[in-house]
Amino acid sequence: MVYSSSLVVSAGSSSDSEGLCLSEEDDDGDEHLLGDATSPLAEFLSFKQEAVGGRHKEALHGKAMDSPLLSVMSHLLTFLERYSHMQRLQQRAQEYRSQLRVLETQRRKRIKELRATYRQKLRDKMSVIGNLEGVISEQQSLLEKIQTGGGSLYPLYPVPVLSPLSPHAQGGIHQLVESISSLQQERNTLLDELASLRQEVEQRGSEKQKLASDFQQQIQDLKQSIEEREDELIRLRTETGVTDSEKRILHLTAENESLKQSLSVTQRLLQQLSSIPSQSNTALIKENESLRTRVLQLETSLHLRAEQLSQLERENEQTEWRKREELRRLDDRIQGLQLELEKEKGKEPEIQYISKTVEVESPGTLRSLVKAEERNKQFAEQLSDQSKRCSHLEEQLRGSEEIAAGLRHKIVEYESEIGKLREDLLKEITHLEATKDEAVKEAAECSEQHLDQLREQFTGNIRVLCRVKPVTAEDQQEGSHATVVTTDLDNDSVVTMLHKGRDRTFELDKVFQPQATQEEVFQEIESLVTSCIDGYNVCIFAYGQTGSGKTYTMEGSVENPGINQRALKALFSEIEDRKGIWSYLITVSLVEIYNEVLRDLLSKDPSEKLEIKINPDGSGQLHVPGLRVIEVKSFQHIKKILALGRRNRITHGTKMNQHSSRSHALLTITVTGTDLTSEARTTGKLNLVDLAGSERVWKSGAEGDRLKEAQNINRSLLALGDVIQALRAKQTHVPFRNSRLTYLLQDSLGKGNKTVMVVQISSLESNVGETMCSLKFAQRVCKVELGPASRKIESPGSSDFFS
Ligand SMILES: Nc1ncnc2c1ncn2[C@@H]1O[C@H](COP(=O)(O)OP(=O)(O)OP(=O)(O)O)[C@@H](O)[C@H]1O
Repeated sequence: MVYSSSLVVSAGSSSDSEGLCLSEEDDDGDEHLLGDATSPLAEFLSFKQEAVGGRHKEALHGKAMDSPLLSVMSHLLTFLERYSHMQRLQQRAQEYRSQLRVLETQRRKRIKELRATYRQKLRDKMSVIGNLEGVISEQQSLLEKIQTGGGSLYPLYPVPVLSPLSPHAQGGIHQLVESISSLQQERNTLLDELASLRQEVEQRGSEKQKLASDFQQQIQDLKQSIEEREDELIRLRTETGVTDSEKRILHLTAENESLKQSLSVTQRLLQQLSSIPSQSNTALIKENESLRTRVLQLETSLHLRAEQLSQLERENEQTEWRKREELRRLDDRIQGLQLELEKEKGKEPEIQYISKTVEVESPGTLRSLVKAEERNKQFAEQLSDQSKRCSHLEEQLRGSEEIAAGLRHKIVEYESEIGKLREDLLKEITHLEATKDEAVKEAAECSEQHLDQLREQFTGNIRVLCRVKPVTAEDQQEGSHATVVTTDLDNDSVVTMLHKGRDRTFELDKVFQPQATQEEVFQEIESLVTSCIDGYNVCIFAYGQTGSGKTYTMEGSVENPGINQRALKALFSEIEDRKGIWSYLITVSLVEIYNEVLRDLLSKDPSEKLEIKINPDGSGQLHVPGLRVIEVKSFQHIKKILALGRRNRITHGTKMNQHSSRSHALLTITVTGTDLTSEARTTGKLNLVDLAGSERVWKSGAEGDRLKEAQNINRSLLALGDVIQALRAKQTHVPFRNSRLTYLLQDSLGKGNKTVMVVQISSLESNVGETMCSLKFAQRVCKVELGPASRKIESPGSSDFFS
């Protein structure tokens, strides 16, 4: 018993101790405090109280104070503080880990989305490639056919043929091949990117594993550190060997053990977390919560222990002070006794008797002196022991501090590593996102480009050309000839008109200058016209107000013929080129629609009304019973036929145009080709339509029959507009039957046909309203898509012959 008797605890300090919590579970239970006899701390405190009662008695025995306990306590306090700090750091690490997990989840989600987008893009591209490959294989089979000499489409060319396909078709195939190879390259690039993404994901996984093993290592270190502390405590316990101190140390050891267990629980949880990456976020969050709660509990417990220890420290300080006081008193007493002894020694014996008395008294004093010296020696030894212990504990403390510093350093390193990893991860994610966005954008742009090209190559949009009528001598005679329409020499697809004080610009497929010749206009549509030889249906119609030049463009004059004559001339020229390989039959019919009545302009009796019916052959094609279809033998022949038609066409004078044609004129040229080798047949139809004037009724100043004419014209043009509108909206029902005109044009305006509309406009200011209407109509038509042009070709023996 070294120091128990020296514990002096005041009533106040004792009651202060009552506020201490004894275990983790006693956070709120005040009633469990001092009264809980089973608690080690309660035992300790009750021991102290007992010690208060017997302190004087103990003091008399002169028991030495025990400063090592103080050091142990202080040492423990420091350790617990550090441990608590370490716990906080661990908590922060846990938070970082959860943040990392969230980021990782987000990144995975993002990668998943990107993959899905890529897969969709790839699927789209694959389907485009599939389409293209189909077209190529079709082209290639045709090419092979031509090269092997069997089933040539162009039998008029001598064999061997160096370039059996037209340059346009070859260019198309070349473009297609290039498109496919670029698409395939793109697909490969995307696949590479996907592979690299997978690699990155794997790399992230291994990094995460590494991080987890680092955490494990950290925990292992902490565990080791705790074990060291434990050993230290055992050693201290052995050194002190005091019963109450032992109790206290045992208690602290038990606490330490519980902390250790908590740590191992945390460690196990961390292991679980790292070994089950696919665990749901909710479970992880729950576990995080429970861990956080556990850490909080441990923190509270540690805080209480710290308070308890500080209380003990205070008590120890008091005890130490009292011991010092006692020691000082003993020293004073020894000194007093020594002085007294010296004084006695210094006295001369006055008489023999007195000397004897001194001799009698001297042994007692000497004994006292010896006793005092012995005690003094004991105290000195005890002091030297204490100093040794102190220095030993100081060394231990230094060692602990070093370990703690090492741990702190490790934690800092670990935190910075986490921060760095997080930054790297964020950078990586940003970089990946940027790369993916760029790739997706590029892919989208590329797809758009290809789609545009394909659309251009394979769809039969209605092409809209605009021809501006020059100001003629007639116009100048009529008065004001101010113009409001301007064209752009550098951009042949825009036309601008001044309307109500502001410029309105329209973008069409082609705008002809007023001075454009008939030849220039025809060149623009020549390839389309001749494509009907290969089995395509083509429709060219002129639209515009009265006097804007529709008839001029379609028919022209004898000296300067228009599209009709030039088209037939071009057809005959092309047929001539294919002579000997293909044989062709060209037939024409010419009708007019006047007041919704269909008449045959080539008939001997043009007043006879004709009806439009479905062909009884079951082909579903339209059929006009009684219509005269003339086989054209030569170009000269067609000239005569057209002249007959022109004569029969009803013309009436109006305010707007002295020789206005008030009807729609439809010239239909049917070209049937037969391959002389394979006997395959193609049928193409070329419809050339000169529409009646589109001016508004009020402006034409029409009355009576003229008013009825104008109304019918407007009605049929309105029906044409409705048909175009329906085609544009891709409606399943297109109202072709709403007028004779649209009904007749059904097989030329519908899906799979090639259509050109020449919008005729006047540049005169006086016609500004009509010009505006015509251009608006043209702009609407421009957006109509008829789908890929289809060709009418039949193998020999097929009964589905296009008539
Ligand atoms: N590009 C042009 N160059 C020279 N003269 C032209 C041109 N376009 C039209 N004209 C002349 O303008 C006049 C009216 O032209 P045209 O008869 O072709 O008009 P239109 O639109 O067919 O009229 P309508 O609807 O009444 O039949 C004619 O005398 C024609 O020669």
